[in-house]
Amino acid sequence: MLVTSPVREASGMRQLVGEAGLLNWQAEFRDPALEALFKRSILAHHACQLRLALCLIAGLFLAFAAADYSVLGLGGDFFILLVARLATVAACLAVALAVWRRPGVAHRVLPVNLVSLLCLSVILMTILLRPIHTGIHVASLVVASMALYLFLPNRLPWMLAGNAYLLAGFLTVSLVGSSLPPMLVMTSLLLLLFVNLLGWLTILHLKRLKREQFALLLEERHINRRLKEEIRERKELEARLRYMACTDGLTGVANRRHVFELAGQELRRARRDGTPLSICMVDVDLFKRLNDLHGHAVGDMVLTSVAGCCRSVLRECDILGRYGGEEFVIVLPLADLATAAAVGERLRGCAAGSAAWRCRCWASRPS
Ligand SMILES: Nc1nc2c(ncn2[C@@H]2O[C@H](COP(=O)(O)OP(=O)(O)OP(=O)(O)O)[C@@H](O)[C@H]2O)c(=O)[nH]1
Repeated sequence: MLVTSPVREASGMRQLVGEAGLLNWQAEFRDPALEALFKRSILAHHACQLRLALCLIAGLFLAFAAADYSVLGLGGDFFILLVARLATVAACLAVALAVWRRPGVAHRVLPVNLVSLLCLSVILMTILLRPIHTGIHVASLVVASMALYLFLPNRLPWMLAGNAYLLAGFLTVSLVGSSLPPMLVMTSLLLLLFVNLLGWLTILHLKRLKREQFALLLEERHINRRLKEEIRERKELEARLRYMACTDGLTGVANRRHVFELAGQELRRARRDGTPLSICMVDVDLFKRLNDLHGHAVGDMVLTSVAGCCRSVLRECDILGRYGGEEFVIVLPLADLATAAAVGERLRGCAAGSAAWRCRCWASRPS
């Protein structure tokens, strides 16, 4: 039998994940069923995280309306931006509410992507309408980029698409809509590319760690289940062995060794308590002839039947065992000689009745 230690198996799993054998380029499990299981296991946490993020983003978008006002005053551009901001806030809160009611929405592609697209578009719109605050715009793009990586960790292709949209939008808005110096645009783009690289690597690392942990957890659960199964099987085997070691295979009563053990205990108890104890020997007469005449199979049947008779006339606390061959021993705690004689008589009657019944069955058999 091959014995593997749980620790070795767990470290084997860790190694497997470490070699990226289980993970694809998105640091997700190659096995779709395993990936789906992992996503189900983190759904509640992910939904909570997304809800918080959406509320935070809604608050930030609303707060930055004050900055719009301070730069643009109460002009047309301000109102255009305000409407865009309010629409974004409403979308964020609507999706947060939907996620709160049904956490499964957090893993749906459309709602979260639509909100992301709206947020990114409003940021780009702000750059277009307030072109003078380049530093703030670049900072807000960096924050938006990181937010995409952090809050949408399980949709890497969409995250990349969102960031590509942000970079392309920034480039277009900077070159077409505003008069930013090309050097500044280039530097900002480089910065954003670096932020993307950083975000990408960080998220890959995080995803990998989480899945590694999950794989180990699964492996540990599997090993625990197997250990429990093994313990149960061993206990069953032990019980079977104990039964076999104490029981006579033919009649099911205690075997000679076990009946001596039990009788010894009862004898000591009777001596200690000063109570009577009787021991009866049961011997089937002419058993050898019965065997010779009818065969051992019939002899076995008779022995089983005698054991059944003994059981039927004894109390729960009495001890019955097979002494050997066609001899049985009965230990009767708290029984004096008269009681033992009565039990013996009952047993003889039962055995005679049973034998007569069997003979009748035998005689009425079709030949
Ligand atoms: N069928 C069967 N026979 C057994 C078993 N164990 C022992 N025997 C047989 O039981 C017989 C016992 O013979 P004896 O000790 O002479 O017993 P008996 O023929 O009843 O003689 P008495 O006790 O003097 O009347 C032997 O023939 C054994 O082979 C068993 O498990 N099954």
